Formats: sequence, C-alpha cells, structure tokens
Amino acid sequence: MLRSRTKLIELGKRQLCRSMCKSSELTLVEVDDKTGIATLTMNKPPVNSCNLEFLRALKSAMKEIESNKCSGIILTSSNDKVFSSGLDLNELRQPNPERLATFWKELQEMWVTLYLSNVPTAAAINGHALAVGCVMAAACEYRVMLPDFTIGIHATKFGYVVPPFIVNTYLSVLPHPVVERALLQGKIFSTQEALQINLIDEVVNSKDEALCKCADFIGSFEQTNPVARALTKRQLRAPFAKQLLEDPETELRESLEYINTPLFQESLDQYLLQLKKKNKK
Ligand SMILES: CC/C=C\C/C=C\C/C=C\C/C=C/C(=O)SCCNC(=O)CCNC(=O)[C@H](O)C(C)(C)COP(=O)(O)OP(=O)(O)OC[C@H]1O[C@@H](n2cnc3c(N)ncnc32)[C@H](O)[C@@H]1OP(=O)(O)O
Repeated sequence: MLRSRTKLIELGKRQLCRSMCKSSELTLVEVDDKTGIATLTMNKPPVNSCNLEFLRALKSAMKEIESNKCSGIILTSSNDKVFSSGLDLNELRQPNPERLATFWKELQEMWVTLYLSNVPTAAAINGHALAVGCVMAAACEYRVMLPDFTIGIHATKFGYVVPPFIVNTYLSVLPHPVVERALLQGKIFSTQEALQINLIDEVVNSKDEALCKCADFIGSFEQTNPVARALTKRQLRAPFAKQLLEDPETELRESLEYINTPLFQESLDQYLLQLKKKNKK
C-alpha cells in the first residue's frame, strides 16, 4: 500500500516537472526537467500510420532529443488503442516513383536513428503495434505494454517479403528459431504471448505506469558513463545495422522493385479493401 502510494507521489512529481520541448503536429516531445528524459508521443491520427511526413517528423524529433543531451527517449502514442499501425499503406499503393524512393529512404533513416540512438530508448506500448509499429518498439532497448493489445510483423500474410533490417530488429530481441517461426507465420502476438516470448519486458495496467517503468529503465543507466554506454550499444547493434549503414542503396533498390511488382500491388489492393470493409460492416 505504502509502496504504491510512494509510486503515485513519484508519478505526480514526474508529471509536474515535465516541460514541453518541441512539438510538431505529428509528434509531441516533452522533457522532464529533473530527469532529462524525453517522452516522444506519436500523434498522427487516426492510427499513427507512417507516411513520409510522419517518418520525417519522428526522425527529426529523435535527432533533436539527442542533440539536446536528453538522458533518454520514451516512445509512446497519443491514441489510447493504437501505438502504431505501421507503414501508411497508401504510400506503397500505385506509388509515385520519386515519392516512394524518398519515403523508403526516410524509413531507413528513421530506423537507423532509433536503433542506434546514443541515448537509452524505451517503448511504452499503449496500443496495437503492428508491422513497422512493432519494429519501432523492438528497436528500443526496453518495452512495456498494456494488456489486450496486439504486436507483431504480419507482412508475409499479405504478400510482403520482410526486408533484412526488419528481420534484424526482431533478431536483436528474439532467438533465431522464434524469429523464423514468427515471421514465416506472420504471427501477431497478444500482450500475454509477447511477454512469454520476451518480445516485451513487462505488462502494466495503465499508460502512466508504462511511462513510469520506462523512466525507471532509463534511470537505471544513471551510474554509467553515457559515452561508454553509447559506444558499447553501437558495438553490439552495428552488426544488425551493417547492411543499411554500408549499402542502403541496395536495400532501397530491392524494396522499390518488389513494391512495384504486380504481385505486391494486387495483394496490397486486396488488403486495403479488407481494412476499409471492416469499417463499413
Ligand atoms: C526484399 C524485400 C523488399 C521489400 C518489401 C516491401 C515491403 C515490406 C516492408 C515492410 C513490411 C511492412 C511494413 C508495414 O508496416 S505495412 C503496414 C501494416 N499494417 C497493418 O496491416 C495495420 C492495419 N491496421 C489495422 O489492423 C487496424 O487499423 C488497427 C488494429 C491498427 C487499428 O484498428 P482500429 O479499428 O482502431 O482502426 P481502423 O478503423 O482499422 O483504422 C482507421 C483508419 O485508418 C486506416 N488504416 C489503418 N491502418 C493503416 C495503414 N497501415 N495504412 C493506411 N491506412 C491505415 C483504416 O483503413 C481506417 O481508414 P478509414 O476506413 O478510411 O477510416
């Protein structure tokens, strides 16, 4: 009882000393004056699907947080049912070649920025986290999730070949056989299942609790040297990012080629129809 009250007081304090840093329409950044932790809230209605502008806003917010010497990043959503629905599928459908290439480069850069961020990163997953939504959470160092939501990469279910950097994000969190089965089945996990396979670290009952846990995780590095921590993280993660760092053009070319195939475009059309139909029922 005493412990939970202390927690609540702590939570209150944290909320009081939170100050606005910089916001765009698509992202909201609040920095806690005391801890230096930045909460980056995704705010692209209705479901935080990642179009070009949103990917840009996310990357730029993360870079800004790093350059302001914040002590860590908590990634979360302003939608209380959806963390992120992944890529905006409209960017992939009958695409304008130039925009698609720019879009895909932004995806690569946003991923590298988050995955190799110098500061500790934590995801407060307060809703469904699908496909690239799951990838963003998995690219963080710590994940805490609310019950009764879903998380996973179901690309193969609707005709997507999973690109290597997405495979690698899973591989840095889960053992190879688990990744293989999950990606080949296009498996979407419930919160409880995600906990069982360690795709997430903890389950909590509210967004405030999720933010608190993430802040505690970031606080656990207080006694470490930030430069040594950042370089060690980079050393551990660089092998998974090697291909994108050294040869982003090949990944870009392969992805664009694939997205433009009739096979991909047809399955995308069907998938989008299903999504819309669901709402008309
Ligand atoms: C060598 C290999 C090379 C290349 C491979 C190429 C590509 C593969 C790359 C990467 C893998 C894939 C990455 C992705 O991220 S693809 C995105 C996949 N995401 C989804 O399938 C999520 C679909 N959405 C949902 O399941 C639900 O919307 C959700 C559970 C998130 C929320 O449900 P809710 O009931 O709350 O909302 P809805 O009414 O369903 O949605 C509101 C509104 O938004 C539209 N919507 C939803 N998601 C998307 C999306 N991802 N893109 C675009 N639009 C989306 C939905 O249709 C609704 O629209 P409307 O009916 O007009 O209101």
